[in-house]
Amino acid sequence: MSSSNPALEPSEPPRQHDSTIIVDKAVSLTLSSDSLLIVDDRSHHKSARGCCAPFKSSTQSESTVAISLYNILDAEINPTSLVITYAQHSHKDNVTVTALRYAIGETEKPAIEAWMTRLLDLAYGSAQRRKRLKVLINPHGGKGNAASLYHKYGAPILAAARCHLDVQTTEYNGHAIKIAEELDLDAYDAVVCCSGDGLPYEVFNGLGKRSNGREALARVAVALLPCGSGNGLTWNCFGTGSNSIAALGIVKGLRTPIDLVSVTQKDSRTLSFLSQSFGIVAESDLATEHIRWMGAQRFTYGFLVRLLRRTVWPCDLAVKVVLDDKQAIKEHYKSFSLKEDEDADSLTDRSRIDAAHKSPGLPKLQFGTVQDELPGDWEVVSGETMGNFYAGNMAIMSKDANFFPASLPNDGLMDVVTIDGNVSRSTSLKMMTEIETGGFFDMPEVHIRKALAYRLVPHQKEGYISVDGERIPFEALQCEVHQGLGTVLSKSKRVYQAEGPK
Ligand SMILES: Nc1ncnc2c1ncn2[C@@H]1O[C@H](COP(=O)(O)OP(=O)(O)OP(=O)(O)O)[C@@H](O)[C@H]1O
Repeated sequence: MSSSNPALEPSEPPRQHDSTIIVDKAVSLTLSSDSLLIVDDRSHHKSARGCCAPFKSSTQSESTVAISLYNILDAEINPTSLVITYAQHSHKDNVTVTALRYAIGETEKPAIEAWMTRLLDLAYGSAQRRKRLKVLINPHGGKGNAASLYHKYGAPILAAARCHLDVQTTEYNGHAIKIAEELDLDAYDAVVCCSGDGLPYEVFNGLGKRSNGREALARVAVALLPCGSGNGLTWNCFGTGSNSIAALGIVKGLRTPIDLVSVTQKDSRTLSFLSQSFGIVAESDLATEHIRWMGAQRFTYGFLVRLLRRTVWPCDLAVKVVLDDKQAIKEHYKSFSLKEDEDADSLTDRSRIDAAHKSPGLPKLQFGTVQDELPGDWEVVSGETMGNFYAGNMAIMSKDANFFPASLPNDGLMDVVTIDGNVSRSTSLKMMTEIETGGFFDMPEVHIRKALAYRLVPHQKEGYISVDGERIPFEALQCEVHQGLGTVLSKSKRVYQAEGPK
């Protein structure tokens, strides 16, 4: 019978803790919940490692290094050594591949193998390893340097993580739609676009055009290695505009369902993943193509020019509103983003694919199209002096433009913002700065609704309507949201990498 006093227990032989192994005689490698701690007690440690690391403290004969498990890409045992590869921050906006090599003896191998399995389990969590990626490069995306950005920054990280890469350059406008439409769903886990947001827009639409569109959108994730000027998809999913950090995000990305919006005009139906705009934002984006050389600044420039003119864009607007009180929207955001029990989530891969098997095409339009009669319970919003109509599926539209802070990946709602065109210039300018500082949401001139659908009918003959940054015909449109129809790779399944409403 065992004693209740631990001091009187028969002592067990000392056992090396599972989390720690000793390699190269004097280097201890310890796993914590979020990092790999390396204590190197070799007098020759500097030349032996041949690298430096994010955090290091050292004395004459010992150095300690901590590497975030998120940054660990791979590990392997070859005949004489253990090799660990990770993405090391080389400066604020970049990570590069670095390898650690430690000599190991034959007898140590079984213990080291078990430790290595644990390292990779912790480093990847529920993220899929060695993803099979269809990489699409738009040679004309952004400033036209997508191929060199990919080969210099993205590819080395993906390769070091042993992703399977099948790279294709898009050859003409709309090519990505065709590629996605014909993609072998069994061969790829994700399509990675090296472009701006235009190529992901095409990929979602190509997947959606298939007879099994719903299944294709549930099975194949879409990701962006940022090579354009806005790169909204990367900012929302990984919180960065850096190509190499986004590549690490893709390696560690969780399959995340996202809401997609059906946009109908006359007889057409397209899918939008990011936003739809009419008024100042659409023009700032689309009417400034001629100053593309400015990069992201062209948007700000276009915005300011139109702001100073105080233009209005009259329209009829009706919205199927779910929440229109800012406090209620904040509470909705908070409760949704704090949900933890993923098993209770109805949007699991299994449930989405099962639903797709039952009904393989795109979901039916719950509210009909723009050609049908307007449903009686929609809120009619005065649009005579519309300055800015902006509907968002994701929070961040481009760097520092967290336009829809309350937007969530899969709450089944879109965020509709309207701003009157007659607000003073000084208030409009203040709005611009408040977007960056997070005060925009609470400004009284900014009307925000969480909605299921809306219809917008422009009054003028000519102008700009933008869907995910792409121009669509300037005519009546109706949009409705489909909960969790698409899939992205993302850091969090619950929230975008944006500051929520305060
Ligand atoms: N080889 C090609 N020749 C011409 N157009 C192409 C080619 N490949 C892709 N495209 C078109 O480029 C557009 C998308 O570009 P991309 O995704 O890079 O966004 P972007 O508009 O350049 O981004 P941003 O506005 O953020 O700079 C799509 O309309 C697509 O059809």
